[in-house]
Amino acid sequence: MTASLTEVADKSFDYVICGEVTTAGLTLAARLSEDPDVTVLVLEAGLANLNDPELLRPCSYGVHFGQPGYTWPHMTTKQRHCMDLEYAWFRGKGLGGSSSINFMGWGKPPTQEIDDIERLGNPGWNWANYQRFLSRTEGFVPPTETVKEQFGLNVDDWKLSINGPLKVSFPGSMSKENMVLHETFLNAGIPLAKHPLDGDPNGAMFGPNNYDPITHTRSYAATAFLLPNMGRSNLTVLVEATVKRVMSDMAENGQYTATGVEFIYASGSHIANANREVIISSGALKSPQILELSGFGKREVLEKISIPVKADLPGVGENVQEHLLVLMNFEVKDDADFNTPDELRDPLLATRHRELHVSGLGWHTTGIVNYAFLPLKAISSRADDIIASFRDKLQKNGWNYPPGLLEQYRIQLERLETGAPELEIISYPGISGGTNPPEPGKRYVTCNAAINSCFSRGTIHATSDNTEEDPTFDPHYFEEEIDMEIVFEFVKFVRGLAHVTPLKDLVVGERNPGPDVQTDDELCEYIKTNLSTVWHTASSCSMLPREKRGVVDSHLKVYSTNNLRVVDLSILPLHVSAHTQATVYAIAEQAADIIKSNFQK
Ligand SMILES: Cc1cc2nc3c(=O)[nH]c(=O)nc-3n(C[C@H](O)[C@H](O)[C@H](O)COP(=O)(O)OP(=O)(O)OC[C@H]3O[C@@H](n4cnc5c(N)ncnc54)[C@H](O)[C@@H]3O)c2cc1C
Repeated sequence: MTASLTEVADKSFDYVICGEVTTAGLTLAARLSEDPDVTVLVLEAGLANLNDPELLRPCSYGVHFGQPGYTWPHMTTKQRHCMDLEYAWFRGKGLGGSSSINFMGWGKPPTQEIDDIERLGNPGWNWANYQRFLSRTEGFVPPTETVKEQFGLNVDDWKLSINGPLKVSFPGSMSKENMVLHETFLNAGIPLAKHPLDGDPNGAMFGPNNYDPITHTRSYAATAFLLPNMGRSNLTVLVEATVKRVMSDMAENGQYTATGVEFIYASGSHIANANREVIISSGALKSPQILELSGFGKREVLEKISIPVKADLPGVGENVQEHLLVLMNFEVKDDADFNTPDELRDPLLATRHRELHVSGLGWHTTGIVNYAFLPLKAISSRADDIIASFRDKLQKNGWNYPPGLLEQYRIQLERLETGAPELEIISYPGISGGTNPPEPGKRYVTCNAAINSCFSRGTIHATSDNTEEDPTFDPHYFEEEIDMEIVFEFVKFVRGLAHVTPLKDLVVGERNPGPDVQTDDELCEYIKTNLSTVWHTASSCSMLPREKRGVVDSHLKVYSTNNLRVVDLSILPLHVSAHTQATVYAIAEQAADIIKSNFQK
């Protein structure tokens, strides 16, 4: 049971976690409330949605989009370098945040990319700690010997923790179709990833999911961290409570001390007091807005919306980084022995598969498992020219970039130079979308091209003092031309997979982009009209030294404050080449450790 308003309004708690019943927030709440002597309040804007089969059922990609009970309907602003198009940036709303509706892939970045966080000025944020903290969350359930043998899974080498509460496993049904995709990658010259979840994801791999292999359901922040701890009398969770701002007073040391938060519940404004700390965990899209409405942000932004400036922090809502994906798929021959979930487009079969799921059978026991991570140099003869041209631009215009950004760019260029796997193919049986829609009765196979290291930097800023009004989400897609050059090269490479066996023998041809897309101009237009976020937006409250436009220090404390922290993906200073949920759990676990040790002194 979640709490009622009377249990929260005007009451005091040691820790108030805002906007979180997100991936990071619930993890943190569970860890802090392990100490029975402290009280923890979690305020979440969405519904509880606990034990809801619509969330628990795997292979339900995107079905929650547009449903206000499950997702925020965020949209970007018109993108100047993308034909003025706007893009959907849906996010999970409710207990568990985006972990309640995400696509369940479990992956980890390359070692060096986590070590780069420390290199940027954040002591303690390195690969050794990442692994140590994530091992508290991760509860890997190894596959059976048959599955190991069938798919060549050397999981014994993977160093995954088996003790954490979040179930990580291969889905109940791994099929021969998955093997076809994997073999196609290998035959295309992509090496086998030797340590896919142990710091070296370069190559083709089968990736596990946050999947409970006993119940065949989604394992996420709510099942792992909230449900097992609902009985704790020191943990209070209020849903449908939208945090507006953090209240703070100037302390004797000249810094601000957070005293509580103001939140909206049933159209009324209420207050919850914090004895020790306020922690903002509203995700990369909303955390900057809460900071700005609280008086912590870029002076011009705050003045425009008449918010008194407590601390001028020009990094709030800046340095926003994206993973981009281009939708690509092929049509399967009518007589091919290749099953796909395209049949779920038939309402009768969809009902049948929902029924089958209850018995641990059917499409809802599958997941996305086929990935390949590749360096630019492996897929394009133009790689050196692309890198040299951007390096040249930095030499000429470097002074033009905000403080700290050049250092990030140098690291990104170094990654491209040294063959870091910044490109990713996300592949699965079935169609994902594209200009040419699926035809009834046809089957498809998807090979989306994703770019995990973009140079363009976006912004997210509040445009009014109303917390229920979205801030402007402006990713500045393709503002840096190098991003389009890399995407373009990669899309051409992925198109070539249709000519590689065994995929070649199974498909009639390309469905998207499709045969009408031939010239470079046509391909660029296709890319812009079929571009998607990978839902991994990060870095809007970057953890960096203050002079490099940092928002939080390496203890995740907002600059100029004594006890206000941000704990979610917004603090990641430089994006990593991996799906992001594992990194969010690692951030939350490390944050819990930092906060606990702060009060043990
Ligand atoms: C569609 C989709 C698919 C994805 N697929 C994958 C995948 O397969 N693998 C992977 O690793 N990652 C995936 N991700 C990314 C991953 O799920 C996220 O990076 C991660 O969950 C983000 O966690 P977070 O804690 O930073 O934010 P979130 O989990 O987004 O949490 C933010 C929370 O804050 C709440 N909130 C916002 N504003 C307020 C407010 N003012 N007051 C109160 N509450 C507020 C929201 O309702 C939400 O619950 C996906 C994400 C999406 C959206």
